[in-house]
Amino acid sequence: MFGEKFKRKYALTDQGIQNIKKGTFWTVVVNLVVMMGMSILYLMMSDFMAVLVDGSSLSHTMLIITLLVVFVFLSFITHLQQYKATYGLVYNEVKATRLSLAERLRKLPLGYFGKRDLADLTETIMGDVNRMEHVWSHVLGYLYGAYISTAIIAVFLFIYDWRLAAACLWGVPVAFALLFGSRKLTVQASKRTKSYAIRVSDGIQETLENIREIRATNQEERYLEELYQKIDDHERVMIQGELGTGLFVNAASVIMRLGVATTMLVGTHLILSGSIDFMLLFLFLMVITRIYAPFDQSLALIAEMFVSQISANRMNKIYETSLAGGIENFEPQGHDIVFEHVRFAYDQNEVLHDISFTAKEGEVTALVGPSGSGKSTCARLAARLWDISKGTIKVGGVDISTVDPEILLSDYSMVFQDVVLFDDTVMENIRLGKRGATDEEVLAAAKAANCDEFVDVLSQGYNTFIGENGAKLSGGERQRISIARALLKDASIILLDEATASLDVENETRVQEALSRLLENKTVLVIAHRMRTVQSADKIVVLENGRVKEQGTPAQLYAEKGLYHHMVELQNESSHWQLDNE
Ligand SMILES: Nc1ncnc2c1ncn2[C@@H]1O[C@H](COP(=O)(O)OP(=O)(O)OP(=O)(O)O)[C@@H](O)[C@H]1O
Repeated sequence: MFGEKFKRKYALTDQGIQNIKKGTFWTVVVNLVVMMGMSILYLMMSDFMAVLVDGSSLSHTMLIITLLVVFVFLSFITHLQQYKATYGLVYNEVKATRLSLAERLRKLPLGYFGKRDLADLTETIMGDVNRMEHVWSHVLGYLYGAYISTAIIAVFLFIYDWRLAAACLWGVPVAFALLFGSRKLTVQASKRTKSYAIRVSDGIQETLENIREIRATNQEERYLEELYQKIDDHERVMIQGELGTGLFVNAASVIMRLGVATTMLVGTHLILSGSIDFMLLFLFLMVITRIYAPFDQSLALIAEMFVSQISANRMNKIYETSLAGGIENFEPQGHDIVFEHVRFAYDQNEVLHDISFTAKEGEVTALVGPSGSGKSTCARLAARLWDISKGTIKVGGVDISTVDPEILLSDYSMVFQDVVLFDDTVMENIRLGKRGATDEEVLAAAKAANCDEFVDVLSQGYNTFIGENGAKLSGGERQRISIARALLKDASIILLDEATASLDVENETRVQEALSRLLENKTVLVIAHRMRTVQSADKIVVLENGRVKEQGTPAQLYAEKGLYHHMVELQNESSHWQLDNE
């Protein structure tokens, strides 16, 4: 019952399965103990009836009192155990699941994040796990426990009197048949609600992310209108879905309770025909008041169990996406980066075709080419941020697709256009470059990257919080923090993507000095749009439409009068034009 299929179906961990088993066990025990209470009541009633009918004295007083004490004790213990096994343990399961999802996401290749939007992933870690938590704690143990205890009680009832047992229990399978029959509709309604909920989260996220542009272009009203429309749509489909589900759940509950009426009818008939005595009907009526109770709680949430399938599938998708794994003992011979016939596609769209070049250790290799030619993609592939479709990329003779990405990245420093900063102090943002770096090391790197100048005027210097993604800093300041990080890390391979784009001329010169110290004896792959930045490179690889068009030293390429020459000339012209207009 609780095998691999069950585990996958409800996205449980191994520990989670054990918890559900425990919850089911204690639910069965609780339900049987409740039935024990019914039996004591029956015994008491039999005694009273004997007194009333025969005038005899109470014969089981001591036994009843003893049983009542045992019942109260057992009831307390078993309910406590049931609570611990269903609610208590599940909170640990929620924590373990969120952590394992987050850990899995951490190890997934970056390409995965390009395919799924962030609101959707957040919804899985928060919303889907929440929904599963309800199912794990409120439904599974209770429902499976109710199935088993009802089956056990049913056997006894059928042994006592099969006619009354059938009259009492027929509603249970019919109610469940109705619910399971409506499963498809419930799941469809929930899928619809979920997709509308994600549209709302997307809308909110997009509005918040683009608030500056929205205000600058006076589009607030239009954006808000669209957002309100999405919220209204979500509310509408949610109400429709809940109405439909509620209808089936209530109908099932009513059908189950019709068992009380049929038991009375059949029981009265049997008493009148002399087949049974009143006390047997009384026993069945007492049992019936309790037999539906275990289903009640799970029935209200059974729709949630059906739709939990969607959440479980979304969680399983994350678990089942293959990781970018690899060996952990990365021991390259030097740090030459060699691209051999590399092909790469984002989804199905191939953007790099048969790329081959070498970026030598101790040299600066510049990737140049028109916008969209594939420079950034090449740099990212060199660090295995994505896996390539064909060919090989080697670092020091080792195929990087065989190396664990985390281990590989410890040999890289990256300064990309899109600097990622955290809502922490300047000091801690730089320290990210090297775990455990001392304050002195951080300050030295910061100084070399020209951070001192702007940090000195911040209210708390290096201990100033810089806001979400460095919102309180200018583009140039953000880049200098990123350069300081790279300086601190001092890795063997440096990837620079327009590293100095947002710096003013004076700053740029000083950062270039710092960079040239950093770049000494390293393998450097630099992407720069400005020809001036790359003219001092040792080697230039010119890309066009995802292919290598030319490669060689700046002087060689300039002399060849090809694309590189053309780009240098174009930039010279535009800078003359700028100077003329100043
Ligand atoms: N995450 C992505 N998903 C899909 N396509 C992408 C993605 N990133 C880039 N591309 C596409 O891949 C091609 C190469 O892009 P890339 O960013 O590598 O070019 P680039 O030469 O660095 O451009 P630029 O100089 O404008 O930054 C382009 O056609 C671009 O549209």
